[in-house]
Amino acid sequence: MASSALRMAASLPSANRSSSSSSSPLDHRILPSSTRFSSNFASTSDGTLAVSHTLDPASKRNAVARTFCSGSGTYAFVRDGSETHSLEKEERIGVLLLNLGGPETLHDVQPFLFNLFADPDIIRLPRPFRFLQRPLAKMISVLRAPKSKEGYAAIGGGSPLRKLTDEQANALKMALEEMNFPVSVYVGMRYWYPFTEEAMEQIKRDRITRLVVLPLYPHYSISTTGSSLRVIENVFREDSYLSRMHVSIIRSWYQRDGYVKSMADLIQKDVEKFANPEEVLIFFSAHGVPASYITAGDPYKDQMEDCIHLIMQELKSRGVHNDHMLAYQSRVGPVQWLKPYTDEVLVELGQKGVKSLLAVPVSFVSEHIETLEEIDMEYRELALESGIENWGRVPALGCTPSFITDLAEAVIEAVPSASAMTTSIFNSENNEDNPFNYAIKMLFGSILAFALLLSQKC
Ligand SMILES: C=CC1=C(C)c2cc3[nH]c(cc4nc(cc5[nH]c(cc1n2)c(C)c5CCC(=O)O)C(CCC(=O)O)=C4C)c(C)c3C=C
Ligand SMILES: [Fe+2]
Repeated sequence: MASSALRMAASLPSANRSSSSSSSPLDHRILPSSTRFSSNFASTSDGTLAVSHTLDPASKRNAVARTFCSGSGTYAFVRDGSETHSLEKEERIGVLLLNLGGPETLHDVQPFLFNLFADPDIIRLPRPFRFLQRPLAKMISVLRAPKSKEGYAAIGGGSPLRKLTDEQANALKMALEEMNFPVSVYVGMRYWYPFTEEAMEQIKRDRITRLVVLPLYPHYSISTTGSSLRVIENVFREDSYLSRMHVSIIRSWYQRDGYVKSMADLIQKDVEKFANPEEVLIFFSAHGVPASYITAGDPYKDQMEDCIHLIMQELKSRGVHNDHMLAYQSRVGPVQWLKPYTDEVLVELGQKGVKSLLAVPVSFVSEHIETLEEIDMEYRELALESGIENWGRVPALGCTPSFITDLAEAVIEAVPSASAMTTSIFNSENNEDNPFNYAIKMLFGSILAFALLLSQKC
């Protein structure tokens, strides 16, 4: 898939290949310091600096990392409790933001869909049939392209994802600079420019020594974060420089206080805009995955439910006691996806007499086709037709300052735990060692593929 994506990319002259949001490589020093930590450090024979910190127990939660300035530069940090980190004196720190990518023009839609359906984490064929992956992806993408193009045409002729992700990358870089923690931030998209492979090339050219991988998906799914990690793993495995790099992966972060509070802020603000705020149903709409993914061990559903619980708890602590619901949107093809389905629930709610509804997109942190077209146009119309009179939609987090600050803190916390690459760093949820999970994935992956191919809905 990695090479197919690049081949596809090579055939499209209009695309801009740049993947780094920073202009020059960095030359940092990581120096120990002490504030609320007791820190001991000593030079070692191999030129690294061994740092042993003990964290003040009172500040453990969400205070697991701190940055410090020193006369000659920057920083010391620590994770939980008492740990020893061996930090090189000269470090170049990079942050790789992973995202899905989206077609920038209508012309890009079919090749973008090809990349998506050629991904074995989206459609998984049994090994003897893997040779069919690309022809199948080609057929499905050609069949689906007209419907997808209509959607992208309705939001201005392309996906805003690249621009919005670049804005988040810049905001994150600035937030980290303000915390005296300068880094290079890179954007790596899974299915369109700038591809993850290109970002990795740039990271190598910049001689980054420590990398924090931060998927812009709050929740882990095999189909999103898992798929991007598989690409990175393949690139790392084949490159001697990269395979020695120290890497830390933030697999999911929906449970972070900063994210939960930022979501609660947006929801509370929009609930209060309604004429009768107390009667508003808070309606979380998450991107679905095929139900078979959950059977195969995808933690996405559990994480989503946990996330909604945390956000509602936060709202309750602020005196917001509205009813809420979670449903799943954006299913593709006729196989069963996570239920309940957003479109069906909206009709039922209208019929049951719900009058005011606030839609909250929750699986993704920037606006995209499924917020701008599916929710704002299709679902809004459906809800109003079904009897819901007052409709609202919470914006995606985008560059909300409290959210970006929290991402920056997550990065700082992750740096000390970076370690040299091993396969196990990547794919614990993806592993195919469990024959039961593997068999289920194979079976349902194939069913999804052929259902998509045969479906009129494509
Ligand atoms: C957490 C987010 C997402 C999950 C999980 C996810 C799974 C998933 N998606 C498809 C098929 C398609 N997704 C499409 C677009 C799309 N998907 C996400 C996010 C998740 N997908 C986003 C943010 C976007 C929009 C990108 C943009 O351009 O703005 C599309 C293309 C659009 C369309 O035709 O509807 C398809 C197709 C599957 C099959 C899947 C899980 C197996
Ligand atoms: Fe999707």
